[in-house]
This record gives sequence, C-alpha cells and structure tokens, in this order.
Amino acid sequence: MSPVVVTVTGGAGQIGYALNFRIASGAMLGADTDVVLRLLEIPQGMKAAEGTAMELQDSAFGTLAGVEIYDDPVAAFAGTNIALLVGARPRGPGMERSDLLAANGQIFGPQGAALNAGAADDIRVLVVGNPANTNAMIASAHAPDIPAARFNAMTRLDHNRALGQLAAKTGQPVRDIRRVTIWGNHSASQYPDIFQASIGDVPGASLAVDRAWLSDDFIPTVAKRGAAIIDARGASSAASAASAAIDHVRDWTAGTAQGDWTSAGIPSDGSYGVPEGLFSSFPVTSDGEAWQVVEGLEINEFSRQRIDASVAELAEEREAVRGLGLV
Ligand SMILES: NC(=O)C1=CN([C@@H]2O[C@H](COP(=O)(O)OP(=O)(O)OC[C@H]3O[C@@H](n4cnc5c(N)ncnc54)[C@H](O)[C@@H]3O)[C@@H](O)[C@H]2O)C=CC1
Ligand SMILES: O=C([O-])CC(=O)C(=O)O
Repeated sequence: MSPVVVTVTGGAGQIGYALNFRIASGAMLGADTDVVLRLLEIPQGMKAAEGTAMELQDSAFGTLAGVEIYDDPVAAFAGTNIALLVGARPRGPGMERSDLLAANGQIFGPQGAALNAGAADDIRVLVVGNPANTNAMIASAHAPDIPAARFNAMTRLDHNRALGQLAAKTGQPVRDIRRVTIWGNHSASQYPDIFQASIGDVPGASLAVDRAWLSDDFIPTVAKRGAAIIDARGASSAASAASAAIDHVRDWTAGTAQGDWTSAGIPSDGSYGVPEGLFSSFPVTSDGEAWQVVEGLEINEFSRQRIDASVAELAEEREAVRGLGLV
C-alpha cells in the first residue's frame, strides 16, 4: 500500500510541533499505515520547519516514509490525502477567536483553491486555525470540486474538554463516558450538551438536574477553557489541540465506536434547524468514510436556546466574511 500523504500547515508552530510527532508515530492512522508528512509554512517559518523535519528523522518512526517541507500551498497539497489546516495566528489574552477573522480568513481561500487544484480524490481536510468553523467554510467555498463534507472544523478539543470535566466531576474514567455533544461554533457560544450522555451508569440528564452546576460551572468551563489555558500558559492550547486533531482524523478514517458518537464541525444539511451550509458542530458518527449526523435526538428548550444562539453567531460570521469578500 502506498503511503498516505498528510500535509500539516503551520507545521513549525506550537500545535504543529506536537502534532507532527503523533502523526509520524502512527497515532492518527494506525501502526500499519505509512505516512509521508509534509509541512507547509510561510517563508519565515521554513527554518524552524527544517529543524522539525530533522527531529522527525531523528525519531526513527517505523511508519514515517518521508518528511517534506514547503512554502507553496499548491505544491504542498498536490496529491495530498489528508490536510490539517493549522497554520494561522493564535489569539492572545482578551481576544475572542472571531477577532482573528480578518487576519486568518485571508489564509483559507488560497489554501482551499490550492487543495482544489491538486489534492488527491479522497482528500479530507480538518481546519484547526481559528475561527475554525468559518475558516472551514471559506476554504470549502474556494474548492468547488471537493465535496463540502470533506471539509471539517475541529470541535473535538471542546468535546474532549467536556469529557475531562465530566470525568473529574463524577470520578468515572473517560472511557466510560458516551454520547456527549458539542453544538455550534468553536467559540464561547458553543453548547456542550450532556442530556443524552451516559457517565458510567449515570445518565447525563440526571447530572443536568443541577441546573446551577450545568449553567454556571460545566458549560462555561468547557466553553471558555481556551481562554483559561491562554491565561495560565501565556499561549493557547497546543498539545491538547494536537491530540484532538489526532482523535478527529482517527475516528473519521477508522470509524467511531459502536454506541457512541463524537462532535465535529461539518457543513449543515439543515439538520436540527441549523441553516444549510453553515459549518456547525453536531453529534456525528463515522463509518470510516464520511460523518453522519446522529438524527432524531430530542432537543429540550434549555438546549434549543443555546444551540440557536451559537448558530446565530455562525450566521453572523458568515455575513462578516461575505462583507470582507472572503466567500
Ligand atoms: N480548533 C481548535 O480547537 C484550536 C485552534 N487553535 C488555533 O490554531 C492555530 C494555530 O495555533 P498555534 O500552533 O498555537 O499557533 P503558532 O503561532 O504557534 O503557529 C502557527 C504557525 O502557522 C504558520 N503560518 C501562518 N500563516 C501560515 C500560512 N498561510 N501557511 C502556512 N503556515 C502558516 C506560522 O508561521 C506558525 O509557524 C491558531 O489559529 C489557534 O487559534 C488552537 C487551539 C485549538
Ligand atoms: O482559545 C484559543 O484561542 C485556542 C483554541 O481555540 C482553544 O484552545 O480552544
């Protein structure tokens, strides 16, 4: 089997530095799948990318078939099977992710066009750079020959944060927590939903009876975790973001576990009243090929209001990028 070609943009950045080594080690595509890893950087990042490439070689990973570095997106994406679009500015203290829209939005149109020009027929794209949902929409809009569903925005870090909080609250191991959903935008308006979840033997709905904990503790802790990390570390989440990207692509390509689902930002088909074409987070399963939205969940009034608020923000971001001429 020929190696899978994986391109990481921002390959020399802080997420890239954690991500590259996990991909190369087989954590994303499995111990039997060889990978050619391509790092795309801007010219100022090329020297650091060369250093990372040297370290990847020095790690002697059995599944790493080669490392290549590029500063030209068209060359970096030619024949690529999986693209992780990480390269973008991170926010600093006091900023919201949407404050990055004008600066980072410019990156994703040309990269979408470059993917359209030469990526492999089975290309799958995960957008990590913020604001991730709207950047995914921009990239997809510039890639008319690639089905929009092949563009995802990463909300898996939010999903994983929710699992971490529930494990800490209940004392149950993360592996026994199922059917948590992140709805909406990867922003402070996101809605982490536990009404369908099970935490060991405990139904999420029974934890949700404590509305003060749900509204004033769990939801804001998950939704504002990115800012808390920036405050504590002086830099935005990196290793956990890389780990979430690995989880996202692994589940997309290998399939999700029976009886569980995960969360991903995908183009809405209108499910759950989310306007078509917005890249919103949904509960999803994968059969190894494509995501399917988990349909038929009962959405109570508490959840409806919060989903609608986050989706309204996505619609505003779409208007903003239309105004900037980015889509
Ligand atoms: N969706 C999510 O859950 C998360 C998203 N993020 C976002 O990921 C992005 C990257 O974060 P970090 O790695 O911490 O930032 P960083 O600043 O450490 O690294 C970004 C890298 O991207 C490169 N870059 C910039 N423009 C590029 C372009 N046009 N093409 C290729 N490379 C380019 C830079 O030279 C730099 O090396 C930020 O936008 C951050 O907000 C961060 C954490 C979680
Ligand atoms: O908060 C940020 O700016 C970085 C990020 O997206 C996250 O950690 O979820």
